[in-house]
This record gives sequence, C-alpha cells and structure tokens, in this order.
Amino acid sequence: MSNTIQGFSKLSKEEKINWLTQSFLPHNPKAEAILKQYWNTDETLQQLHDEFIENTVTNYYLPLGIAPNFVINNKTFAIPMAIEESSVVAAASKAAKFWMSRGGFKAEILGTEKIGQVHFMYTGKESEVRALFDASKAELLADLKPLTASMEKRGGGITDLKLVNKTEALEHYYQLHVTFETLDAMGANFINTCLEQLSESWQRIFASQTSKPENGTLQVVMSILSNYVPGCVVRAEVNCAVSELSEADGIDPQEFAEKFVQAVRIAEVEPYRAVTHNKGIMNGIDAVVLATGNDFRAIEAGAHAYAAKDGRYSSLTHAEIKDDHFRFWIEIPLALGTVGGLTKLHPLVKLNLEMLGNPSAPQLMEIIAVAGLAQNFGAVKSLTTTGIQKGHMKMHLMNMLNQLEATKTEKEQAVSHFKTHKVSHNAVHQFIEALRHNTEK
Ligand SMILES: CC(C)(COP(=O)([O-])OP(=O)([O-])OC[C@H]1O[C@@H](n2cnc3c(N)ncnc32)[C@H](O)[C@@H]1OP(=O)([O-])[O-])[C@@H](O)C(=O)NCCC(=O)NCCSC(=O)C[C@@](C)(O)CC(=O)[O-]
Ligand SMILES: NC(=O)C1=CN([C@@H]2O[C@H](COP(=O)(O)OP(=O)(O)OC[C@H]3O[C@@H](n4cnc5c(N)ncnc54)[C@H](O)[C@@H]3O)[C@@H](O)[C@H]2O)C=CC1
Repeated sequence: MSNTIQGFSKLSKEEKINWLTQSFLPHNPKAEAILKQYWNTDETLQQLHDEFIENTVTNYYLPLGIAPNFVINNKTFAIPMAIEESSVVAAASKAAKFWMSRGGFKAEILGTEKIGQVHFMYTGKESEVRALFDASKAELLADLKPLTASMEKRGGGITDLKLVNKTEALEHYYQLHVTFETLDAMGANFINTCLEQLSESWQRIFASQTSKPENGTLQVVMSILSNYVPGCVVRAEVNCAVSELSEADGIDPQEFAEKFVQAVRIAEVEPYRAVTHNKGIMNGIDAVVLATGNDFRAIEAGAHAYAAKDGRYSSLTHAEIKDDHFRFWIEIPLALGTVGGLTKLHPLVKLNLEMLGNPSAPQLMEIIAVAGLAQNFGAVKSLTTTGIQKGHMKMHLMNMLNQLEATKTEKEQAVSHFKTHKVSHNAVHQFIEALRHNTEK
C-alpha cells in the first residue's frame, strides 16, 4: 500500500486507523489494539475529545498530579499539574510545604495588556502614511466597534492603536500596532478577528484616497497577535528572615541562602545555565497551563522572549539577601484564559479550574507564576545542597522498575532497598537481576 494518501481527513476514525496501521505499522499486530485501548468507553466524551483536533485516532494520556499546600496571598490551593516527568509534582509540593510555614507566596499582576499587529509594506513617504493614519484612526476604530462591543461591555477592548515605522529594520516595513484588554480570555481569536477587520479597513481607506501623488503602494503582509506580551506580566515572590531557612536536615541557613542567591545570579549572567534554570521553571508553569486547558506553546514562546528582553537570555527568577532577609521572585508574562479555548469544554479542565476556585485570568496568572517559582525553588535548593539526582532518581525509580517489568513484590523490595541506597539505572538493573537470580535458585 502507498504511504501517501489523498483525502485522509475525509475517512472515518476506523478507516484512518486501518490505513495508518497497514501503511506504517504493518509488523505490529498490536498497533490497532493499543490505539483503541485509550478510547473512552463513554462515546459522547470520546467524541468531544475527537473533535478537539483533526484526524484524531485516539487519546494521549498524561498523568494529572496534585501539589497541595500552596498558600498564595493568604489563600490555600491544591494545584493540578499535567506532566510526564517524575519529581516535578513532588518538588512543587515540597516547596509549597516549605513556604506554607514561612508566610506563603505573594503574587501581584503588573499588567494584562495583549498585543496584535497588522504588518504591511508601504513604499511612499512616511509623512503621508502618518497623515492618512491620523486622519482615519477614528474610522478604523469605528469599523471595529461591532467586534469589540461585547468585550467593551465587560470592561475590555482595544486600548490603543498606533502606526509604527519599522523601515530601519526592513525596507518599507510598517505596522499598525494594537493593544488589547481581553479580561478572562487569552484573546488570540478575538485579537486576530479584530486585526483582520483592521487590515481590511486600512486597505480600503488607503485605496479610496482622492489624492495619491507621492504616497506609493501599500501591501498588507499579515495580521496576527503577538505571543510576546511584556505588558501582561505577573510577579510572585517568597521572602523570610535568612534564619528561617533552616530545616531538620541541618543545612546552615546563611550558607544555603548565599549559595542559592549565587545560583540564581549565575543563571542571570550565563545563558547556558539560564536555559536549564528556566526549563526548571517551565516544569511548573507548563504543567498547570496544560491542566487548565491553556496554550503552552504561547506561554513558552512568550516566556523565553521575555527572558531575553535585555539583549541576553537570562533567568526569569531573581534572588537577594538584604538586611538578613532572603527574597526570591519571578516576573513572567502569562497570557492565559479562564474562558475560551478548551477551558469550558474539557471536563477535566473544568474540574481543575473549579479546584482552583474558578479563578479569573489574572488570578490564574498569579497561581501559575507561583507554581513556576516553587518549582525553581525546589530545583535550585536540590542543586545547591544534595544535587539534583538524589531526589529526581528517587522519584524516577518506579519508571525504571516498570521498564524492567518488575512485579509488585519486586517493586516493594526495590523501593525498600533504595531508601538507603543510591538510585541509578545500573543499580536498579543489578538489584532486580539479583532478585530474579535468587528466586530462580
Ligand atoms: C524530589 C524531592 C521532592 C524529594 O525530596 P525528599 O526530601 O526526599 O522528600 P521527602 O520524602 O522528605 O518528602 C518531603 C515532601 O516532598 C514532597 N514529596 C516527596 N516525595 C513525594 C512523592 N513521591 N510524591 C509526592 N510528593 C512528594 C511532599 O510534599 C513531601 O511532603 P509530604 O507529602 O510527605 O507531606 C526533592 O529532592 C526535590 O525537590 N528535588 C527537585 C526535583 C526537581 O526539580 N525535579 C525536576 C526535574 S529535573 C529538571 O528538569 C530541571 C532542572 C533541575 O534541571 C532545573 C534546573 O537545573 O534548575
Ligand atoms: N498565536 C496564538 O497564540 C494563537 C492561539 N490560538 C488559540 O486561541 C484560543 C484562545 O483564543 P480566545 O480568543 O481567548 O478564545 P475564544 O475564541 O474561545 O474566545 C473567547 C471569547 O469568550 C468571550 N468571553 C466570555 N466571557 C468573557 C470574559 N469574562 N472575558 C473575556 N472574554 C469573555 C469573548 O467573546 C471572547 O472573545 C486558544 O485555544 C489558542 O490556542 C489561535 C490562534 C493563534
């Protein structure tokens, strides 16, 4: 059978699976059964998931874990996290528990502004296009009214519209740069709809000028929101007296605080470290973004752009010791929605949002920034004390045992053994081999 196909999208789900397994999985007799094993027995629920995307053949599970004990602005949360990597939920939970008895997390919104742009090429004089823009700005905004009226009723809408000259970066390049308040919506569809109308109006107004002696040509290239939202930022922090950083494990609080601050400073100045440092932050952020049905690609792209905003990729978190007081904080752009997208469609997303007290989008920004900060605290605390592998491998043990197809008894024995022994792939492998060898005897 040919491995290319016309009209795949028109096939039924069964037909798609047949074609897929025959064309690309012909030697795997279990392929069809594996795909179908993940179908939900509730047909309506399955259909809902089928219709989230295109060409769906099955569901792809991620575990949903809970990190309890998050005290944020004096309110306690159990935070849902959808993630495939072991030790992330444990680290977040441990950090939440640590800060619970030290005043908890404080979070505040620094801004909620979203951005969209109509990108166009204009070959004439800047003064002429600017004059045209100034003269027609009211008309451009009036044309958008039917689209923005409901958002305005809620208290949002378009907050500004500017003409930007980008010809120094690229010949003939200009923008209509628009800022939005989209309240509880992430706003991508709303913004893009507005931008496409704006583009149409702008081209119409340009074309209908009566005198066009010097004003060149105008070509709209594209109209799209920006996922870089440096005006939609949240700050979350923890702080306490350095002496309060002590724990039962006997770490000297002053030495710990100093090492911790140095680790964060290294991430601020060294891009190789910053990327890994921020990956650790995104462990927490992405997991809650996914669990709440938000767009993690948008969040990732925006966060990394923000990390490079000063011209060099740097840490998204910062730390200091001032007057024997330790302070650790994050500032991160998060364009999130608690309406729109999947938020009111996916039953687990709805439940997760309910678990968080049905937050507004700004409240969700606070919660998710805190999850990122806690995650980073857990990772950097491990890195600067025990090393990362000790805790991570302890959590990863079950995955290794599953890979070795360990039985329930073997797992119990391994968990007990590795409470006091260092976990590594080799050590686990040898332990299970030895167990099996002894059983055979
Ligand atoms: C892994 C721990 C938490 C162990 O830490 P521990 O001290 O061995 O844990 P514990 O057994 O003493 O338990 C203390 C608390 O930790 C949590 N905890 C402990 N175990 C569990 C568990 N099984 N399930 C759920 N929660 C768990 C839980 O809150 C528990 O309290 P309790 O529930 O008992 O009241 C610690 O070593 C840690 O925080 N490590 C950091 C792990 C980490 O950051 N993982 C991310 C993956 S590595 C990576 O991707 C990024 C990185 C690290 O490269 C980023 C960077 O470089 O910055
Ligand atoms: N570059 C990107 O990031 C892009 C992302 N997307 C996707 O767009 C989706 C998000 O777009 P949205 O416009 O947010 O979703 P959406 O298209 O579902 O619209 C949400 C709508 O909810 C309504 N609404 C009801 N109550 C509201 C309230 N309290 N506050 C604000 N609005 C309220 C508004 O009419 C709003 O336009 C996500 O699924 C994302 O993945 C789509 C295109 C590009």
